[in-house]
Amino acid sequence: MNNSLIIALDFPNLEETKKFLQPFGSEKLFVKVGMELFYQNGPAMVSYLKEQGHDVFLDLKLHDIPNTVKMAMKGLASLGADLVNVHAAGGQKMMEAALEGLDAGTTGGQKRPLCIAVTQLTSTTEEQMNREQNILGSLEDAVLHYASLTNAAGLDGVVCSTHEVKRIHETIGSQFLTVTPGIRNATGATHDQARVATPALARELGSDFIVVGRAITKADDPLQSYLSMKNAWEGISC
Ligand SMILES: O=c1ccn([C@@H]2O[C@H](COP(=O)(O)O)[C@@H](O)[C@H]2O)c(=O)[nH]1
Repeated sequence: MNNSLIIALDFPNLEETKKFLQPFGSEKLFVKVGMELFYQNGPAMVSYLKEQGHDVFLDLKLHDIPNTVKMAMKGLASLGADLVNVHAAGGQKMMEAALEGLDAGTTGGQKRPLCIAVTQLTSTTEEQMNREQNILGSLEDAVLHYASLTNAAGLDGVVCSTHEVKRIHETIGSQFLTVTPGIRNATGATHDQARVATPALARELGSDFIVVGRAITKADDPLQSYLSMKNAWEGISC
């Protein structure tokens, strides 16, 4: 992988995305294409980013019956993304089907994309989870339960918040990937995120990848913001 700081390219179209990437020059990035961009520009977006030498996390969070997820993943595997995901709430059979689809769609000398599962969205609080999803107990326990289910299904890791990483690694093992959105500067706005952390805290708690969107894409100087977050994440003091 180029980089373990993933920039969330939450833009409406290819034009805006290119405008954002222009100041980064030849820097090889790890970028995330989510629903906003994919639903507008689809597979062409992934091909374009791969042609530029970037690693791509295709964050479509699949959640459907096993056969539908399997066939969708078979198609997505051919796009060349490096990382894809599903919702762990879809269940173990659905996650196993996702892997079967990826294996079936990975052809020639291609490498199967890594596949991870969303545990509890980083915008969810414990109180909200208890009340709205009727999952009682602590949010950390619920995340750990989904992480264990994801591991049992054979996936490569999970999306969680930085605050659950330590327990996941202690319980499942350090090889199990933790990809953590909700990353902010200490003084940055949290927006709609509930479980946030700075890049330095994510490093301290052992996140494998951090996902940063608005703290970079909406900054006055996105390149500067990226470089300062990357330094904090890599433990380089300026
Ligand atoms: O639990 C999750 C899963 C995915 N995301 C995605 O990450 C980025 C975060 O963007 P910010 O602007 O840094 O808040 C966004 O694309 C989400 O869809 C997440 O935040 N939490």
